Amino acid sequence: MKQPILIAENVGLAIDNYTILQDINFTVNPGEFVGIIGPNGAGKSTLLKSLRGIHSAIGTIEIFGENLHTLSEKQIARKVAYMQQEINTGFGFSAKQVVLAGRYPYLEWWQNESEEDYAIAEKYMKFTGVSHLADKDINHMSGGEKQRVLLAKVLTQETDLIFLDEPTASLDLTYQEEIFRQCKELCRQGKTILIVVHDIRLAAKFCSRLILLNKGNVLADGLPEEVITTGNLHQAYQMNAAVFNNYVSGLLDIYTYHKEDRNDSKQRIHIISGGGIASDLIRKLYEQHYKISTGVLSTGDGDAIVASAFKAKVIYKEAFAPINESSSEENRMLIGHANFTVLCNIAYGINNLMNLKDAFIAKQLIILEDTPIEERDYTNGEAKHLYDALIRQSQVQVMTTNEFMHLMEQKNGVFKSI
Ligand SMILES: Nc1ncnc2c1ncn2[C@@H]1O[C@H](COP(=O)(O)OP(=O)(O)OP(=O)(O)O)[C@@H](O)[C@H]1O
Repeated sequence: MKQPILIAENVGLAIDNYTILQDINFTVNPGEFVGIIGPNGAGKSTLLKSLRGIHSAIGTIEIFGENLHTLSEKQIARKVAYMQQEINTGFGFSAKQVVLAGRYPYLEWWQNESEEDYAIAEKYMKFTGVSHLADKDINHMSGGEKQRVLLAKVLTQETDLIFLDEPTASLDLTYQEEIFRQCKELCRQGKTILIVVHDIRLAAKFCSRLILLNKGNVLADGLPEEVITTGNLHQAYQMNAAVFNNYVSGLLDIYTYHKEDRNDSKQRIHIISGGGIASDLIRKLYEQHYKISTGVLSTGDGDAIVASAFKAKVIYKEAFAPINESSSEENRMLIGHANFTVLCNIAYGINNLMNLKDAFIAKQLIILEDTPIEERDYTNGEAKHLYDALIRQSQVQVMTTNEFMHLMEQKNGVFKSI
């Protein structure tokens, strides 16, 4: 079994009687790429500084099996490289000189850098894409260039444990990804990296593990999908967010929204749709906190993907197969429980005709009609026959999708108005 490279036990820190960190407990194993996330002021930078020995935290911190407090500054610098958030690089130093400073923990005061030190510095300048800036004054560089030079310096320290405090803060999109990709590669080679990061998607995409800090405590610690949850995001960031697997990228994604206080929220809405026609509608209803169910939808249908992303109940059928009796029964049960059912402007074939039959039992039915039924009927008139009968029911209100969306945007919503 791997020995932990870093252990934090009951770590806490107060400055001027103000508690910044408390009861922090975790261990990090070699090769882990740990993203430290959390809202502004959560204590992320202070935690890294404490783990690096810059702040004297209470509790126990062990690196490579040794108590941090027993190690000298130089001993720590040979074990941990640390890139802090705000760095004063001094005046008149070239990028190469700054990067070479990463070798100081290995040099005595009378020694100059060796050929090997230069080769190591050049290797990491190449790695972070700043070789061409070697002779340029660091203070004459852009924020992004400077950050990549400082990352090269940290890597030049050649430690197995690396702490990075927002190293991608002023980088453009390409370099943000590039730095994360390089870090992941370094971890694959055996290094261990703790990185403070604000971009949750980036962290979830690249980090093997996330630690979510909130008000100086660890709120969650685990795999990205265990840490990035609707509940955790709400607790830490007071953010309304749906967390889902992005269908296109296959990656964990977040959709944030503003919660409106509406007096018709919490009602049950059942949506009969298909072919991705109701994605916008499902998202808007979710934002307004309705309890949504959908059905009967083919597996892989765009509406089913959106509905499951927004935690709606979905009744499925096999793609290209008719709705079977058990799916239809479940559909009718949800329609029966719903305060309102919305029948979208879908086309009908023999595979989904049962949806139209099921709609008859709705207590309140809103039919969205953008195109005449004749143009959507692929059942030789059977769908039109049912649809015409349905429309005559007293519990039915017909409107276009646009009219419905417009009504929903109004303060009291459409569901009070019928
Ligand atoms: N030296 C200090 N003296 C007093 N308070 C401090 C000190 N350093 C940090 N703090 C306070 O501790 C809290 C946590 O700060 P920290 O910089 O660790 O947060 P953070 O999670 O890194 O925030 P951000 O995302 O904004 O960078 C903040 O309220 C900050 O004001």
